[in-house]
Amino acid sequence: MSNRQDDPALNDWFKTHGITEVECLVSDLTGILKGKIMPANKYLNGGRPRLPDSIFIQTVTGGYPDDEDIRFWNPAERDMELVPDPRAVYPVPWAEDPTAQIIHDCYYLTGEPVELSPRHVLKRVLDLYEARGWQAVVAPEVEFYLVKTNTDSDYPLEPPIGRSGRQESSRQSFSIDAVNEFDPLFEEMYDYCEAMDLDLDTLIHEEGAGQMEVNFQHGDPLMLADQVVMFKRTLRETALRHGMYATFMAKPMANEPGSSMHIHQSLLDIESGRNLFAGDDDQPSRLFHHFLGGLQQYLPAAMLFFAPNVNSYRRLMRGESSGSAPVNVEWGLDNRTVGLRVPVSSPEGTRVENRLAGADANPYLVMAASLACGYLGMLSQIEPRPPMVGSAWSGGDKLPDDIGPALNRLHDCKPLADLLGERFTNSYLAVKRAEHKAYFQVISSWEREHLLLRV
Ligand SMILES: NC(=O)CC[C@H](N)C(=O)O
Repeated sequence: MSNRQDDPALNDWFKTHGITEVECLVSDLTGILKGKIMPANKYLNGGRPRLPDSIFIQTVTGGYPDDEDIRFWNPAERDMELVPDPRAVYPVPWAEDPTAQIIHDCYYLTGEPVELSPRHVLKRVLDLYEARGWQAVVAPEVEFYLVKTNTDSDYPLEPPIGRSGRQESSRQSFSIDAVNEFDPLFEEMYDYCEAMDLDLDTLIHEEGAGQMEVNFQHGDPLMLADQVVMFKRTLRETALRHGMYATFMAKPMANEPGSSMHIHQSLLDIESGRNLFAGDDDQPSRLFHHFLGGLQQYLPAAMLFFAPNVNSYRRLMRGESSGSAPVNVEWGLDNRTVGLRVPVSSPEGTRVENRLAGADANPYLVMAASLACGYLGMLSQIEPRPPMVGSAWSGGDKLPDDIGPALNRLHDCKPLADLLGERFTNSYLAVKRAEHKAYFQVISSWEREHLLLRV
């Protein structure tokens, strides 16, 4: 465990930025940031923030799973200590008092890491790569919607009003002027991201009304998962300051496409820095094919990490408003109708884009699960099916199309549970089962409309 008092760099950074307060952050299983605020001087003088480990098994509704196993192993909450990662220290650019936001790892007071922490799960997978001399590289792309503020959950969301005073009424795919409608918001977003050193690459208007996408520069998965959670927080805050909501729901509006979190993945040899997915003769390597084979075999079982909410599966339904959301795990060269797109690139740029995840997913778990599936493929030398040419919408190996089947698939996949951690996987399943149950207990207006007086 690192000792903050021995970290002169952190002390210096606090001094340079005149930090007076610290937000100590941890992502829970659902991707929600939990944490504590502390005075900076107390933090630097050995004040070690603590939280109970039960924060990890909270559902998005704030409740806990009614699950015997979880009650059994967690009869009382265990305290854990939050240890900062010096690579995940950011200023809070919108705070009035100079404030730091720091992502932490969690350790029990006895010293062992808390295996329920999604950041720990990703580190666990990355360690397996490192042990083989491999460094995984990722580049996330995150879509989101700007919408009018809305405090009535029974009322559908509406596209936002831009600088011109007009509401985005139809899809403005790729229109620069439509992005400019929100210039003041995006300028502030870029300023904040720059202050935080978030490596944003491009911003583009996506297919939906008020839907945008940002791309991140490629790099280390742990750092990029940190950046995605920080970005989501930053954008939500920026939008609020401009009188709008930014939402990362997978399918916020029935008649508009959903929002994804695509992850480009490649593999470096740690020693030489060479891309191991590039083979001889300008062809992708055997290892690349085995990585693809692993994704094809295991992604359906890992779907609960890519589509973690009931709402996530609405994004993946075929139809008018589905945009280019994938419905299978076929692969193809520059083919956007498959779950696994291999972009056209130079040999050094050989990579696969996993297009399954929604923007609502937890980036630590998306990266951990995707890399775990590829790892299993490389270990067992799994051959992928032949690539798809042309539209794959109606064919291919189907993915779970609802949260119930996704829960069952993960529950039945021992190799993934072994890789990600058994206690973690069981807790994740329990949390997601509890959310599914809570959702199922709500009687919707659709049911009242169509069933009340008819059946
Ligand atoms: N840029 C795209 O390919 C669109 C992706 C689509 N919005 C999805 O949800 O998957």
